[in-house]
Amino acid sequence: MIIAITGTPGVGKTTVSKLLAERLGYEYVNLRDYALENDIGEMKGDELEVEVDELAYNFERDFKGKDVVVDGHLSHFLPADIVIVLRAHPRLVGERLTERGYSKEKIGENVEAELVDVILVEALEENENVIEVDTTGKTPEEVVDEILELIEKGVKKRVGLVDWSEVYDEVIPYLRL
Ligand SMILES: Nc1ncnc2c1ncn2[C@@H]1O[C@H](COP(=O)(O)OP(=O)(O)OP(=O)(O)O)[C@@H](O)[C@H]1O
Repeated sequence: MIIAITGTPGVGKTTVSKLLAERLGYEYVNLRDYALENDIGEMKGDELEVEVDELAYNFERDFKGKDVVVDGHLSHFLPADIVIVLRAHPRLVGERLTERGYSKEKIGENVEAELVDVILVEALEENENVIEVDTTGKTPEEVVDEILELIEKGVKKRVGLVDWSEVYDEVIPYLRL
């Protein structure tokens, strides 16, 4: 089974994906590393720009039928059996990306994306099986337990959990207004 873990940068995809892969005994794939290793896309400054169709085509050829957890903010464009969209309070996204030394522009862009559900909406356009998981206030282990329980129960779709419009006031300092 191909499990795609997606979400805004800083929500915790890498941490959760590695742990989930370990718990399931699945291969872990970082999508950015996969693209770089396979010469897919082009570096523009610090950013890797990829053609999602090319990425999906190559990924399907290499991983179809395998058990893999694929981690990346473009993983919902892959032919996955299930897409897990991790969510986190936009303030946490802002704090984590500030700690990583991202520019104000990049932090604002990502906090805004989390606030208005950009990745969730994209994922729903791409795949029928989308599960949203709110990581706020949970440990990575708790998030993985929640994902495993949903998969074991055969849940294929669960969305509409978070509404960050309620916390808009708390993240104004991060926004590009
Ligand atoms: N419940 C949680 N789930 C995942 N990460 C968490 C959680 N709580 C705290 N964290 C912390 O948040 C940070 C998330 O970083 P991580 O690199 O996993 O995010 P990411 O979404 O993969 O980011 P990027 O897309 O930029 O690589 C880590 O320092 C992790 O320890």
